[in-house]
Formats: sequence, structure tokens, C-alpha cells
Amino acid sequence: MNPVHADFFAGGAGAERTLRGNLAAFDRLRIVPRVLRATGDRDLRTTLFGAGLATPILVAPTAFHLLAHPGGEAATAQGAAAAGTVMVVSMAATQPVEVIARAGGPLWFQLYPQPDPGFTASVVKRAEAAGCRALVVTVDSPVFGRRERDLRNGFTELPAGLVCENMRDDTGRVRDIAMDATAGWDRIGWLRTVTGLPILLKGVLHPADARLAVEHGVDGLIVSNHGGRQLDGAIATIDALPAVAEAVAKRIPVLVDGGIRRGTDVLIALARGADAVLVGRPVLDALAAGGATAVRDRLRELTAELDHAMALAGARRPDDLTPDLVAVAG
Ligand SMILES: Cc1cc2nc3c(=O)[nH]c(=O)nc-3n(C[C@H](O)[C@H](O)[C@H](O)COP(=O)(O)O)c2cc1C
Ligand SMILES: O=C(O)C(=O)c1ccccc1
Repeated sequence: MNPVHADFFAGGAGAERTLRGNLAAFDRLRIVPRVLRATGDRDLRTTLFGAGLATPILVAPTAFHLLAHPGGEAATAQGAAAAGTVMVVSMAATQPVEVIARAGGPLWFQLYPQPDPGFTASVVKRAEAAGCRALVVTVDSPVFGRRERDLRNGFTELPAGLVCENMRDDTGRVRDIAMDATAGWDRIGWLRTVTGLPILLKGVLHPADARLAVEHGVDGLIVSNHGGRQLDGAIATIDALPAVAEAVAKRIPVLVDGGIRRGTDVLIALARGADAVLVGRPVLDALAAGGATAVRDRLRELTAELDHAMALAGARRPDDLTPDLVAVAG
């Protein structure tokens, strides 16, 4: 891969403390297994918003898949579908959501609400028409993160021929993705009037925001710091998760992403209160290395690692994973 594009995928904001911190936080946690639980075969099936998945490991929304592989987002969708899970399509996808939907599914659609409400509504309608089953509203990006690798590399625009295909308006012109620092909770109420799809907020770290989200009728939360690409210095997601899960008190699903690289990381996230997890860079790395089959195999590998770790920890189903199974290393 072009090293400038490799830096775009791998990099984070500022000094990359949060990027590293997501991984380091898992290094400090240990599993306290149970014995003689007679689990037999494990059952990893997971239901989210009424749809059954083979695994609690989903594909996080990430931009610009055509920079990683000529199959683009369609290849990722095919891989996710073969692994029996959801792909969250980024608003910054380089292929049209209709094309991605033909390659796989189930899909959810990630949205940066745009300052132009008419255009935002048209993007939501388009995702709905393509078959997306939930809307993931990214709320950790009132402004774009300062990615110093991209600034050093001068990576400011896509190579010729690539565009954010889901940013075309009705004249066919491609709009730039805007970050909107004027968005407040009223924006979520407005989105409710636009779509009947489940609405998840992505990028919640503070338990007070988790409570507000439930009060505003949000259907799900993703505890995320954008893979360390937005606020450098933000708390590691696995450390933020317990307080968010406690604030939500099982009223809506709570998902988490950031630094999940092993099945044991998934086990710890589920034990700390997540209903499911998402993976970003592991999928991008697999896509770059081998397209749809590599994406499928990476998701299956993570799922097999989770299954194995659950057997060793004495859990049959994700619901058997509880906070007492995780300790902070001394
Ligand atoms: C290259 C790249 C592009 C991303 N693009 C988006 C995006 O368009 N929308 C979004 O909400 N999150 C985006 N994210 C954040 C991911 O959804 C996710 O929060 C993060 O990658 C999870 O951390 P992990 O990569 O350690 O698994 C992006 C992340 C990466 C690495
Ligand atoms: O890179 C990202 O993390 C991201 O979210 C994004 C959003 C819009 C355009 C390009 C990337």
C-alpha cells in the first residue's frame, strides 16, 4: 500500500496517546475464569435490534476502502456477510451504498449529520432504501481530529477518480463531508422525524451522556474514541465502558470499539458490559492483505478466539460474561 495511505489508516490524533492507550488498557486487564461450568459447546449468537448475528463482533465504519483494496467497501461487505455479522458502512465510503448492499449485508449506515438538513435527510433515505437496518450517528467529531501523520504527509484529498460516493446530491455533485460543531441533542430528535431506523450514537465516553442518550430515546450506544483519531488524551474505551454500562442499566444495547485485537479483548469487553464490539483497523488490514476472503477469515479468527477464551473462562453464552470475571493487573 502507498505509505501515505497506510499512515491514514494506522494513525491517530496528536501524540497518538489515545491510539496507544486503547491497546495498553487491555494489557492491564486480566480474566478471572470460572471452573466446572459444564459449558459444552459455546453459543456466540447475538441479537441486535431484532436481527440475529453469528458473532458479537461487528465491522466498525471506516473511510476510503478503495485505498486499501480494489474491491473496496463491497469486498468488506462480502467478508462481513460470510462471517455472519454486520458491516457499518461509513459515510466516507468510496463506493455507493447500493453497490455495497448488493455485495453483502446486513448493513448499518454511519452518518455525520450535515449542516444542510435536506441533504442529511436525503442521505438517510438513500441508506434506508439500500437496505441499511440502523443509523450510527458519530458524535465525537464536532470538528475533525488533528492527524499529524496526514498533515506531515500532505494527505488532504483522495487520489483522482475516488470520491465519497454517498455524498452526491440530486444533481450528481459530490459534497465535502462537513463536521458540525453546532449540533446539539435537538439534532437527534430531528433525525427521529426523518427515519424509523434504530439510531445509535457512536463516540460516547461519559456516563452523563449515556443517560442523556437514553432520555432522548436513542436506541443504542457505541462507546468509542474513534480509534484515537479525534480527541487525543481521551480515555481508553475499555476503561470508559463500565461507567457507561452502569448508567445505561441494560435499557439499550451498548457496544464498544477501540483496540480490540484478540478474542480475549472481546471477552473482557463483553464482561465489562458490552453487548457487542466493533473492529476497525483489523478489518482494514485484512482487506488490504486479501480482500473479502481475508476479511471473512479475520472475523472468523476473532470469533474462534472468543469461543476458545469463553470455554477456558467457563462461559457458554455472551450473557454469562459478567464484570467479576475481569481484574486489573497488579
Ligand atoms: C482509517 C479509519 C477511518 C475511519 N473512518 C471513520 C468514519 O468514517 N466514521 C466513523 O464514525 N468512524 C471512523 N473511524 C473510527 C472507527 O469506526 C472505529 O471507531 C475505530 O477504528 C475503532 O478502533 P480500532 O481501529 O482500534 O478497532 C475510522 C477509523 C479508521 C482507523
Ligand atoms: O478518518 C476518519 O476517522 C474519519 O472519520 C473520516 C471522516 C470523513 C472523511 C474521512 C475520514
